[in-house]
Amino acid sequence: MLNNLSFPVGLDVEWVYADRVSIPNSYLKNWLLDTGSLTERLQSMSRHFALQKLGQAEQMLHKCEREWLSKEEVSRWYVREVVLFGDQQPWVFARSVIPHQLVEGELANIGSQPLGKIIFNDQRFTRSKFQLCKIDSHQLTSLCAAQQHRTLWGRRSKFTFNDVNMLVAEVFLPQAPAYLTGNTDAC
Ligand SMILES: C=C(O[C@@H]1C=C(C(=O)O)C=C[C@H]1O)C(=O)O
Repeated sequence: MLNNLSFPVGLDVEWVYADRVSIPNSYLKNWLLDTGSLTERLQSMSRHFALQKLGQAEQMLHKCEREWLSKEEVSRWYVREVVLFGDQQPWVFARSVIPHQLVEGELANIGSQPLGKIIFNDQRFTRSKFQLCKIDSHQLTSLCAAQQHRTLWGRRSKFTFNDVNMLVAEVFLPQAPAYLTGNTDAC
């Protein structure tokens, strides 16, 4: 687990639709555009999977989040941030923006269970196309050690449930298996 992390960590970055991004290798592309549960894929690649919830509370949204949710009739938004671990290594930082209707409804009491456990087992949740981000690990200093300096890739999508939308953003941290093949810095 990671200690001394303040909530929210935040992820105020630039997002671009995946079909407008040059991804350096097919292995990373497969991870970024995988439409299945990321939790399940990480569980299949580790002997021990863990989720550390950094926090979940009503928060102000980033501009990059408000812009994608602009037409929503939602009065209160919750931000949920977690880190997903495989065999004690931090692999993914996830930040989700969830309307109060879902926090008080389908996602009530989710706690430290993975969101995917509910989302991918209820066909009423539909997923949008992916947007991608490419950031420097220095933008997530609380999650990345200085010696792990590298380009990090992330993805986000919009899940819709009965006309209510939520955003799920995931950044692959330096030790994530998504970087095991190909040099993502050469781009
Ligand atoms: C959406 C999924 O849920 C995962 C778990 C999350 C959470 O519990 O906050 C957030 C994003 C995902 O990494 C998934 O498994 O694909």
